[in-house]
Amino acid sequence: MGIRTGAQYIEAVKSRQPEVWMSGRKITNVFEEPVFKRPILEMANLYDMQHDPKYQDQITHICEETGERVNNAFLVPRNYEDLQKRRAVFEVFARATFGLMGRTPDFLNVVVTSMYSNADFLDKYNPDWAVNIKNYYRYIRDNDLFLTHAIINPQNDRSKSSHEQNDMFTHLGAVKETPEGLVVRGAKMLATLAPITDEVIIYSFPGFKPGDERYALAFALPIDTPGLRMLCREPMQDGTRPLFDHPLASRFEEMDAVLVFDNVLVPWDRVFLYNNVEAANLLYPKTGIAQQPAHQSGVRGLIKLQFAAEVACRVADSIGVDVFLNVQDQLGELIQSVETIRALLRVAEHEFETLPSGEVMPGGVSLETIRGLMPTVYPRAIEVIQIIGAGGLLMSPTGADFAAPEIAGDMERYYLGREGISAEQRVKIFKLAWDLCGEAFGQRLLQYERYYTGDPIRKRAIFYNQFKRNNTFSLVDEALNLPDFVKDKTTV
Ligand SMILES: Cc1cc2nc3c(=O)[nH]c(=O)nc-3n(C[C@H](O)[C@H](O)[C@H](O)COP(=O)(O)OP(=O)(O)OC[C@H]3O[C@@H](n4cnc5c(N)ncnc54)[C@H](O)[C@@H]3O)c2cc1C
Ligand SMILES: O=C(O)Cc1ccc(O)c(O)c1
Repeated sequence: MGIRTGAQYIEAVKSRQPEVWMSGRKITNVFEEPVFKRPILEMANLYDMQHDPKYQDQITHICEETGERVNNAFLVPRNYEDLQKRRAVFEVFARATFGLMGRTPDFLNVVVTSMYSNADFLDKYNPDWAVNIKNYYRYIRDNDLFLTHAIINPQNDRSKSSHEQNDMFTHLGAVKETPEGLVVRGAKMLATLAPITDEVIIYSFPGFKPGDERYALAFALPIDTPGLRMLCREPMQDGTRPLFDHPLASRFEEMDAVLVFDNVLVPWDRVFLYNNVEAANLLYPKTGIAQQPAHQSGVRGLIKLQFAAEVACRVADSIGVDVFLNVQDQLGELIQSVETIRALLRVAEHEFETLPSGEVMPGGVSLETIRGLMPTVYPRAIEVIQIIGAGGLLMSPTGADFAAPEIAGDMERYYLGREGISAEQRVKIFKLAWDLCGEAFGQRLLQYERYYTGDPIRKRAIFYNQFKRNNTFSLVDEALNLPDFVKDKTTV
């Protein structure tokens, strides 16, 4: 089949009945649920962009294996030009969502592509696992599927490993093997967008200890598999608030859900790793599933940061405060942060790494530097919006106020911006700003930037330790080996 349309994606959502719980209710119709409807339409728009002549050649290609047109997220990059083809889809999808939706389909499609192209790693442990991931890659590529993933255990007692928790099946683990497959039970903490996806893939960050064998798992399942329950977090909007008042929060909320597996059968051909602590701990470093999707995260993060910086600039301009030195300093700082991330991405793409198989990956040091900086620079951009917007952020009227004839004059007079900025223009800019910096929606966006790829503190520590292994800090040696000044002088 190849690339899907938005209508085909919506049809797939409508055809299923996954078990989704939200606010104490079992959701019977995911598509018609107001909280999900607009995000589903945003996703459908991305699928339609693949068919739009304006984007098609940039974000899709003809698959060599099938002759069908598929998304560039499924391309195994072999050179700089391929990395640019992948970047194009990350950028087009991120621009369409202002970088506010982190887990658009391209993200996990890149993860699975990377597992597929590095399947030799799995083959060494169990040839079936390699065959399974290769078939799964072809299945999601050729049907253009949308995946969610869950890699983290529930936050019960982080001081203990999985097998040391009070209940053996709080953390997702294998219960038993059957001729048909593996039965699994327990939970994974967080799967973004899960209710509106087609499939879920499970794998884990490294950190398994001996004794954790039953938890060392990787597999994928349709999202409506019997026994799989999704427990949504409290929604941040009710799906009915006017787009005028919440232009971002009402469109781009990504629901997050805990996934509960209640004795779920995973067919053997969907098992990619099982009962092997060593393989589970090496999965990330050996299959590129951190580095390849970090390209997507970097591009998306850049667009999101750029958007926040632009909102800050437009807020300042709309009320004439960008004539002040302190405001210029803050806005200049944000623009420099955007430029830093933009430059790092370019370096990552130009200084790509080549694997023995010929696959290339954007440079890991630059990508990890982006990862390390975003949890500081994105919250700072949000803080600057709060500081510059000040009290005005709290004082926006609603679209309904503009429509009420008795107070229309007040609207035009008291909400006016600097010369040339109408009341409606000013209020609309402030509403973008409030969704980003005040709404619960905006707080989630901030928390996402901190934690979407694990704990930034431990990530930076891993980065340092890897850097130390690959670098000798030789400049210091050169300095230490300079001729001694005093001795030198006495010899002269
Ligand atoms: C909005 C959002 C969306 C997300 N989407 C997804 C998704 O779709 N799929 C997915 O799988 N995950 C997703 N994540 C989850 C993300 O992977 C985790 O939140 C992240 O790995 C951090 O883990 P945690 O939240 O359990 O924090 P914890 O690991 O519990 O950390 C809590 C605190 O304790 C400290 N800490 C904990 N353990 C240690 C330790 N061993 N050493 C030192 N300090 C420690 C940390 O520094 C941190 O400050 C998402 C997260 C967010 C916020
Ligand atoms: O964007 C990144 O930094 C890489 C990343 C994040 C989360 C994941 O689950 C994953 O496999 C890879």
